[in-house]
Amino acid sequence: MQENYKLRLGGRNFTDRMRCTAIGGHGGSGCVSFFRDVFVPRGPPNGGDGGHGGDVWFEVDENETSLSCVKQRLSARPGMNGRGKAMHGPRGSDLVVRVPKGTLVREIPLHADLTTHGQRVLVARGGLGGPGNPHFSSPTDRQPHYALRGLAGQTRTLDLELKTIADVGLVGLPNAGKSTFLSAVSNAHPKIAAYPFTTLNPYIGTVTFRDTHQITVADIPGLIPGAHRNVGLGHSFLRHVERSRILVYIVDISRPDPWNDLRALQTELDLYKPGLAERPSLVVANKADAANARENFEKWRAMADIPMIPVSAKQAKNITKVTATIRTMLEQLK
Ligand SMILES: Nc1nc2c(ncn2[C@@H]2O[C@H](COP(=O)(O)OP(=O)(O)OP(=O)(O)O)[C@@H](O)[C@H]2O)c(=O)[nH]1
Ligand SMILES: [Mg+2]
Repeated sequence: MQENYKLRLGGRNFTDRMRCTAIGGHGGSGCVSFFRDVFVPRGPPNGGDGGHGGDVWFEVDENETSLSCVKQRLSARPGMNGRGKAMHGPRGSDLVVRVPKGTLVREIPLHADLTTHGQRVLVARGGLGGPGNPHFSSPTDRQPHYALRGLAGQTRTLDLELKTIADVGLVGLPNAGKSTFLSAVSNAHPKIAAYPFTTLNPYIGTVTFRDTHQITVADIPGLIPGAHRNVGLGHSFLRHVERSRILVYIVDISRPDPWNDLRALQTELDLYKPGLAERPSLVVANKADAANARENFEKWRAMADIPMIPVSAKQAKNITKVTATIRTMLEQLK
């Protein structure tokens, strides 16, 4: 029952794909005005220029994890009109939108991959401000009675997609203990429960080693056979482990024939993106504290061709062995 409810809710407060419109600020208009003083009835033109409209930027903020904070309409401020006495209109202020690391911004022909903290991309330029009438003064016309209007800013419709960037991606069947593992190794406190599809949104934890070295680990919803046909939560959330350098399969070793579970997971990964299952990987044989775990593990290890580590995530047993192995693997990849 609870499972159905959560499935229907579908992780509403988490957004990893969206479309938005970025609109640069309108440029301010140039001004027509003339210098006036006693005894100077026909002074030179002195209308100020309009200010340029503000630009719209995207900037990576590593503290953001979802696109839900991005508004659908993103408008920068307009530039002010020029005024008399050569007063130029101020430039409209820019709009800087903070987006999570791993955001892809697409619009033909724009394609930006925002992957590092502080990285910026200009998505909509503000309109130019109109020049004031002094620009049109010439020997034949010292009193131009015209100036130019400011131009409209750019408007662009953008497709945003978040593909989380973490060093390690956790992949497993529902209930295998992925979230329990993440909370045992990292600072994260994901929701853990004994029913499938507890995790609905990707979640990132940071593992801090004693020498302050850090690695990031992404926990995603459970994957089930047929996910590519949209069974369970589907497999679109695999985009959040697509960019991980290492895959860690969390397998419940107390289940009958756990090696079949691994094969099912690898099949789904390959159906999502061919070659994904060839990523450097490791099996965490979880629930090693359970009854028939030892027997299963020995049987599997005899035929396995992938590194395996028995672990009890719940009792935090053998956890440091896994984190140390992951760290060595990552260092070898560099
Ligand atoms: N006995 C035992 N139980 C465990 C262990 N690790 C996790 N569990 C239990 O397994 C259940 C599922 O754990 P979760 O961490 O929520 O599993 P998950 O893989 O994140 O599940 P989803 O988010 O639904 O895909 C919980 O009841 C945990 O207490 C373990 O090492 N030993
Ligand atoms: Mg979970």
